[in-house]
Amino acid sequence: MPNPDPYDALLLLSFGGPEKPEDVVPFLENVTRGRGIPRERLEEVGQHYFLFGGKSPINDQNKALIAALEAELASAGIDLPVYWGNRNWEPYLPDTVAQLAADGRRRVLCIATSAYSSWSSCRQYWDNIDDALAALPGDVEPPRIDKVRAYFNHPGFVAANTDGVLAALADLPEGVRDDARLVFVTHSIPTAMSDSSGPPARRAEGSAYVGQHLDVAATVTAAVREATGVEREHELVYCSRSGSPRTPWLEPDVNDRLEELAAEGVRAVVLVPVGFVSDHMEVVYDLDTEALATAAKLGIEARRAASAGVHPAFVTALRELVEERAAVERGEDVARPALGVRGPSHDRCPVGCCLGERADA
Ligand SMILES: CC1=C(CCC(=O)O)c2cc3nc(cc4[nH]c(cc5[nH]c(cc1n2)c(C)c5CCC(=O)O)c(CCC(=O)O)c4C)C(CCC(=O)O)=C3C
Ligand SMILES: [Fe+2]
Repeated sequence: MPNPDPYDALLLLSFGGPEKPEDVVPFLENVTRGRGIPRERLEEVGQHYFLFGGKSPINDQNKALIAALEAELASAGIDLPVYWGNRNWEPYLPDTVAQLAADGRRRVLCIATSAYSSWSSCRQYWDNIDDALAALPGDVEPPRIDKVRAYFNHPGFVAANTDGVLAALADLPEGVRDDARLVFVTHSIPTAMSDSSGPPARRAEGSAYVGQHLDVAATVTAAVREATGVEREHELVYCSRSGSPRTPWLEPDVNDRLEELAAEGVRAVVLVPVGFVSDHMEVVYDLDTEALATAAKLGIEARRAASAGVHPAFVTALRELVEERAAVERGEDVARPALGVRGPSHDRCPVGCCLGERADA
């Protein structure tokens, strides 16, 4: 029987999103509190949500992921309850952490819906955990919370993304399929945040955030080549730039890059949202609505690959990451599968990792 000891609960930690039009403005206020995002940008992003009826897809996707994970755990004989908390919308993480404590949970393993290292995608979730623990009443014993390693290069995450690319390629017209460029897309972040991503000891290798994406993009491209027998070019671009126009963010933007690719004579692309764990708002607006329209305008045949979502290989990967971390915490030697060149990520973020001021737990 797989052994989840020392854990007595799992916590899915995510971003959260609005459920209805009245939620959109308060949600955006939660996201941007103290972050200096210009008013115009907020109004623009609000419109993206209103275009979809004021409802983000992310909460339903997290509910589906929890259901799939519960089924996966049950079929593996692992008896761990799955709790859910968000940074920016209900169920809010502090309420979930209060519930964990009230239920007597002592050791909690957190899975964040983000596969990469950076302040936004890793450390900020740690800050949310710390804040939630600090908000517990003084007479409540806080549970200890760990977080699974960055899983961008876990074979199951790679397999899910590879399947997404293969399905998108199959949907392209035959005449352009073999020439299709694989355009991997992730969330842009400020270059300063990118430069400070990952552990200080690996900073000489460059940005962990960018390096991790380039690594998984190369791995997926190689797997697609293996499956199709066709060598295709690939690259990494960015979407969803926010902040002040004066602050440098990672580039190129997917739309700008599509213009260049059209000028270079590229006739087909697959957009691979490898930076995102599910098809949430950035994917359905920034890619499906905006970037696909850009491609159509330019005469490029474009398809968007599915993100990992509830792909069985990804759900299995999460269960394996839980078993792996439990074994690590028990002091056992355990395989830590990782594809590509970077190796498995650290389990505990050291001081200075993604600008964090403290080491984990
Ligand atoms: C790296 C990264 C991820 C991936 C990792 C992860 O998933 O955590 C991510 C995910 C998400 N970001 C999301 C939404 C938003 N992000 C914003 C703003 C920002 N994101 C940033 C980075 C990231 N964001 C940054 C550096 C900012 C600037 C403000 C700041 O420095 O914090 C804003 C403000 C308006 C705007 O300017 O866009 C919104 C509304 C949603 C929900 C989608 C849905 O509803 O389906 C999700 C999953
Ligand atoms: Fe974001």
